[in-house]
Amino acid sequence: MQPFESLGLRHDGRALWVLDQTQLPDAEVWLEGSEPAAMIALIQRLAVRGAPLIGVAAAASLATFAHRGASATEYSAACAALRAARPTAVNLMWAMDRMKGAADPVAEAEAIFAEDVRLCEGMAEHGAALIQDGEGLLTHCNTGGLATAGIGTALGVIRRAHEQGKRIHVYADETRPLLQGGRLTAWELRKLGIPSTLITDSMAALLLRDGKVQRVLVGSDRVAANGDFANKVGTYGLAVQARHHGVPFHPVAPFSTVDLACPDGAAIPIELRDAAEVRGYGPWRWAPEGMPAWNPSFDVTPVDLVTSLVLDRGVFTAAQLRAGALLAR
Ligand SMILES: CSC[C@H]1O[C@H](OP(=O)(O)O)[C@H](O)[C@@H]1O
Repeated sequence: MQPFESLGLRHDGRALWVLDQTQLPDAEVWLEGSEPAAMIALIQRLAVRGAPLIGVAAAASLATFAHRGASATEYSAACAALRAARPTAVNLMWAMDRMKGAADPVAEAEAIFAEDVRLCEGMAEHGAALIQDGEGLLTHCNTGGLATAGIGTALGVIRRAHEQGKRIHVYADETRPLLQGGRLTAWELRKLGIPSTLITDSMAALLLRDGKVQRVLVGSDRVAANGDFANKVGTYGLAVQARHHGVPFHPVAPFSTVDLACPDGAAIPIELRDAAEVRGYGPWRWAPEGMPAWNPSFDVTPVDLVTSLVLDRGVFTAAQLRAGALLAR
């Protein structure tokens, strides 16, 4: 395989490596994900995460497996197992369905990687045009280079606006329970030198009330045909708060996150994760041992709360989405 590299994924021509996102921001540890079974475990514990990246990483692992001589039966089984690693981000199924029928798995995985890089550029250009000089921006979870093969989705838009010289200030939700915002988005924003402030998820409404935020930009794990979308839990509440305060709200996604087989948000499967992730984090636990906890990893935001969806191929208003714009593309 030709070597390739993104912020959180790299192939040295022999083996596939992932930056273990559970150890950021304090340690940058690269783990091998060449074997599909290893990659599945890395995806399921969010060492590798982010809708676009898990599709790209799964494809690269499967291609490496094929390149190392896997039989057709082994390849097919690994493809199915990778496809089922997490249920919500449709990018994983999109990538595995492309790999399943690939005549040349290595070339297909390289094409999937290159396509994600290109789609990130498209989102960045279309989305940055929405951002005005001087705006306060609010984002949720992590949607940057760590979540894609390119510069990111929502955070890629923010990065491009910054690179264009727009004087923005970013407020990053820490994003309970796994703290992708506090750990990963904060790490990326500091590396990029973008003026930013970390907040707890519960503080977002105050910023919106006090006029500190002029625009909300979030990622997506699956966009239904009518424009409803799933994203990290807490997104729906943010959309309600933004609408209450009259603040524009934009999901940002590559078209590989659009699932036209999903008619609306009710059809999007939502991953339920271990209750222990709510009771504490890593070595710490603050809730009573065994305390029942509910841990949906995503929620669904209805298209009616969307100002416009930023795709790699353009910006679509809620009215356009409800009218079937995604189906026409
Ligand atoms: C580039 S959008 C990434 C999307 O995926 C995240 O979920 P997770 O951290 O569980 O993989 C979150 O929903 C982001 O918006």
